[in-house]
Amino acid sequence: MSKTFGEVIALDGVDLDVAPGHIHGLVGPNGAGKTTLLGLLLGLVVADGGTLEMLGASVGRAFSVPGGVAGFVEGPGLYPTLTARQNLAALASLRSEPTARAADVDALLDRVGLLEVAGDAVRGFSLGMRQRLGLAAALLGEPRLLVLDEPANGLDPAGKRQVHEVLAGLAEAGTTVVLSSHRMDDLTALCDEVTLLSTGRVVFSGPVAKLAAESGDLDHRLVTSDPVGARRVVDGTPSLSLVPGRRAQAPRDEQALVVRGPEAALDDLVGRLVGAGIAIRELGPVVPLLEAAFLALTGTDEEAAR
Ligand SMILES: Nc1ncnc2c1ncn2[C@@H]1O[C@H](COP(=O)(O)OP(=O)(O)OP(=O)(O)O)[C@@H](O)[C@H]1O
Repeated sequence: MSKTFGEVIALDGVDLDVAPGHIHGLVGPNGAGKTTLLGLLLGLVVADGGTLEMLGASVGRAFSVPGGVAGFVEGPGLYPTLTARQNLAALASLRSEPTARAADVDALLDRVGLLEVAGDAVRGFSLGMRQRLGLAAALLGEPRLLVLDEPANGLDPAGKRQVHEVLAGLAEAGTTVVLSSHRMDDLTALCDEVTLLSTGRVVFSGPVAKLAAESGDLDHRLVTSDPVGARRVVDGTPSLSLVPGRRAQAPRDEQALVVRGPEAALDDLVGRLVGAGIAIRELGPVVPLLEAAFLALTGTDEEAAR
């Protein structure tokens, strides 16, 4: 699918294939096209080119989607002066949803952890509470495809776990979920597959584990009892190099070296350091594996290194 806004190519021949009952994550730098793609799935954006099939139905060039699709982009649309409970009841009746009964509304609020504040006006809600209410609103019609833009945005760890549980439960029951996130750890915890977008193009699509395997040689932070000696040992280890000028993760840590090379060379290095009587205090990736893959594939690696 393709979509341009004037001169800006938001989506450039993007191919997205999501299996029923799967949780699929969209990830990419700011402006990569994630929201535009989610907007297409929700019928808020119309593609310029390509074809879109959802829940077995073909979607034409119109602001519409098949029944059974729900979600939100750029934060849920809520009525600030109404309570959480009134918001869900109002949305249910507007959409003529079958689950408009008060008991169903309260069950949904309970599911997303908002039952205690069901009688409070949404105007006083935090970002995380709004996100959770948005999720509850999307679940009113028991969707078969749920489309969520940054659903974990603004959530505290407990709220995040709750949302993760709700989404995992939905997927287990057969609902397909497509969501965007900037957080690789969230995607790892939640998604079966991810699509990595960069300036409107797919640079990776597949299981999260496969993404990690694409990261190639990783920069590792090395802290030892003898930085000068360790530097010599690194220089003498085949396939390994010191990364000059690259800052290690912890600031003010002058003793840390950053080394780059394949896993086998790092294993070799450990043996050599021990053989030279140098104690290894720390050896680990400068950035987590998935984040490194993200940075490498989206071309933001050098930027992150500065
Ligand atoms: N309605 C619009 N009018 C003009 N340009 C737009 C519009 N919507 C999106 N764009 C442009 O399309 C590109 C993709 O934007 P999009 O919001 O889809 O990215 P994103 O990956 O969701 O970014 P973010 O992570 O910042 O939310 C950007 O260059 C953006 O400026």
